[in-house]
Amino acid sequence: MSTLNGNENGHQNGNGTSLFRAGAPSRGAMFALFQPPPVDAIAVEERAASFAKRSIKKATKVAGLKLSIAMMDLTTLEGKDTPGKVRQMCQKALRPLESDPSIGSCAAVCVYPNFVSVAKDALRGSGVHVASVATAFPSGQSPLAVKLDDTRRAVEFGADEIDMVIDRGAMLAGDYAKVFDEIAATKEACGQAHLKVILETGELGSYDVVRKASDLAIAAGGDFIKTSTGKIQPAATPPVTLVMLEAIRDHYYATGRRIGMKPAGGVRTAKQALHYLVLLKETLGDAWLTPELFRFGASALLNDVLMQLEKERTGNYQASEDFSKD
Ligand SMILES: O=C[C@H](O)COP(=O)(O)O
Repeated sequence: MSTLNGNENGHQNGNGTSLFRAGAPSRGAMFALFQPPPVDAIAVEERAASFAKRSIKKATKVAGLKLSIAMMDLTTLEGKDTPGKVRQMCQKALRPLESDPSIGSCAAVCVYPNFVSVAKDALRGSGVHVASVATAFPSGQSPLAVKLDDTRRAVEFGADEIDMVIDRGAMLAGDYAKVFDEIAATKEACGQAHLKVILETGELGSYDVVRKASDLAIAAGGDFIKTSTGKIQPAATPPVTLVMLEAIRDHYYATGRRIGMKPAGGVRTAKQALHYLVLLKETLGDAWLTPELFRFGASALLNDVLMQLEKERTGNYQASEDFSKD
């Protein structure tokens, strides 16, 4: 259990100074004492599965598919990424289907910090945001000063949104104050950029820890909570997303503040995307059915959504080669 004194915990910001007044309990240390409600795993899994069984009318399906494009953070996070690949992806995010201008842009592209300025140039004036992973993504296993520097640089390069990773080792060891204080420091380093906090739920081991990490990320200042990096399996799943949405709902009831949600990793089909939208609507209501509050983090979802939209329009499936690469 962490001490109530933040300075005794030794949690510091990137400048090496304590984040908190001497002698004052850190918010992170106080948060460590808070116990979220236990999660009933069977009930969560049954409820999440029940949303997949809903039948959706054609008009609603088409609207849902277009909304999922508008909510998409089109992502490339590979060691082999190049400026050319990022520019191509930006064109795809701007105009997903050349032949159909009625299909609007994605919400954002998500890239490594090295490609933020390339993406910013390609998207200038479009309203499509540039999100960048930072904080030593995907492991987060670097000193806090390095992670904060990573964040500040991505913002300087032009990132509108920062996707940070939490310290899963600290989370699992019960050092909640450390996790909290790192998120709070990263939020400060973001300045005007929005902060998405990646929990990497596939490493957290139980829904109870996912719930605790969700509450912690929200309390520490995250604008969004995000399931996964896409580098660890399992990544986003409907039950994990439901647990996180319930944390967002409870926070909204308690404070009136709306936090966003981003399932990411392994969301590849239009059917999955619609399932997530039903889960979202049923848990948080229509107010969250907006890119301001919900995103899909996905590298390969867009073409399947476009294929389904073409099928709804023409009655026929197009070959996947008919669509440019995501
Ligand atoms: O943040 C987004 C994820 O990295 C994308 O994962 P994915 O390649 O499984 O779609």
